[in-house]
Amino acid sequence: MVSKDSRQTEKNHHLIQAMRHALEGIFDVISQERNMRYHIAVAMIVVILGVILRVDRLEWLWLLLAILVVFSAEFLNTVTEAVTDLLGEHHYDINVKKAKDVAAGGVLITAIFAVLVGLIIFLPRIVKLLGY
Ligand SMILES: Nc1ncnc2c1ncn2[C@@H]1O[C@H](COP(=O)(O)OP(=O)(O)OP(=O)(O)O)[C@@H](O)[C@H]1O
Repeated sequence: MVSKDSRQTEKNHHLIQAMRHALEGIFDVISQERNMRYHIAVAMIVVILGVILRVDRLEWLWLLLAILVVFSAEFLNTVTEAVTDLLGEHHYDINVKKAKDVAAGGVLITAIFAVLVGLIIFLPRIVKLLGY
């Protein structure tokens, strides 16, 4: 998404402008990062499962937290890629490798956390539903 003031380099002048840029950032991550679209698809499946399997209020908080940390890590990963590509998109740089690998590691850790939360909440219900 390219706004009228997409070449702005000074600070935002008002809240609406700041919000618009924040929304542009969200739209960019969703439209340009395939992994973000996977995360959104999984989050939607989790929410549908949560409704079908009637998870309770506390479990919803854990599920929403898990979704939020994965999304946040993917946003930071995207920031890291954009900034490091400024330094060395077309040539090998050990610091670019480190930054990208660490950011990707952060996404992996949060994804593992989310899978564990999902298993802890959904597995007992699914096992019960299957009659074991
Ligand atoms: N300029 C570079 N210098 C050194 N290593 C790089 C560089 N660019 C990429 N790499 C290495 O290649 C890996 C993949 O880079 P890439 O930019 O595709 O990140 P990615 O996390 O796979 O991207 P995406 O999240 O979009 O799938 C990085 O984790 C890093 O190890």
